[in-house]
Amino acid sequence: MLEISNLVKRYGSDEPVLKGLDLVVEGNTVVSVVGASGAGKSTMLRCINRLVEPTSGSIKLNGRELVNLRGANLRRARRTIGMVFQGFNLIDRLTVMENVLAGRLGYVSLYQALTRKFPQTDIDRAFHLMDRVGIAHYANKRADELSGGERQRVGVVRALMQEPEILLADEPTASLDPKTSEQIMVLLQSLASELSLPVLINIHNVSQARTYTDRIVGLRNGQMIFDGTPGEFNQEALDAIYGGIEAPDETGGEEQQAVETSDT
Ligand SMILES: Nc1ncnc2c1ncn2[C@@H]1O[C@H](COP(=O)(O)OP(=O)(O)OP(=O)(O)O)[C@@H](O)[C@H]1O
Repeated sequence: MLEISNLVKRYGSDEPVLKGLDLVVEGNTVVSVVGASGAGKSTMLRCINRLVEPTSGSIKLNGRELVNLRGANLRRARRTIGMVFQGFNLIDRLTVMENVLAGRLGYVSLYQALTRKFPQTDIDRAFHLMDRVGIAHYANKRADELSGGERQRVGVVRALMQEPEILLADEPTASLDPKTSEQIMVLLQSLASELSLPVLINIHNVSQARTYTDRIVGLRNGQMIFDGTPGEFNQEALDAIYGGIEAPDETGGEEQQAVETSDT
């Protein structure tokens, strides 16, 4: 279970970007986080895995406080948090298998990592997961020979190799075509349920959030102004989250479509 309470993030002396967020995510729920550009979605996700240092507040994962962890304790905590990125963050010149095994770097010794002597159990797990997401036959291909959707599957498997207690995805479908995006959303949804994993997804595509996630959290100016099911995510919620804000070009159409269909 993820428990965020009164999370505040201020960059320098600017106005806080997150203004006292509270959020609890339990079990295998898939939660989407929506909001206009600059609302604080990435900052929230990055506070959870401590890529961004929270200014104050508490973030607990399965009862363990993540804020203020340092050194080895922080590294141990980080490996329980899987992260999937918009740009995949793969190492292009390495094979799919090598990229996937990078998910085990927090668990093996430096010697094992440098000599690429991963335990057989890691390799078995890698094949099992690659098979599950349909990329096992690409194990020895270079990462840069794959399509965007295949690359994102590698990113998902790498995150799962960590045996995470939660999966965070920052715009995981924003670089993909609509059909591939939907396949990745379906994949995240089914993995959450198969692995009993809570998944938190930052997403601009409101219609995908409504279709593929169990719960939608809406941020505006660093405050949570909506928290409900896709069925509850109506015109009023959309107006509250996006009203008076120009939608980004690449998603405006989708958001408009969601506005138009929200009451149907
Ligand atoms: N490292 C940083 N230093 C200073 N300000 C930052 C930094 N990172 C983000 N911000 C500011 O924090 C605010 C929230 O940014 P954030 O990236 O969290 O929003 P977002 O909702 O994820 O936006 P987007 O959908 O465009 O990714 C923005 O005003 C941004 O300029």
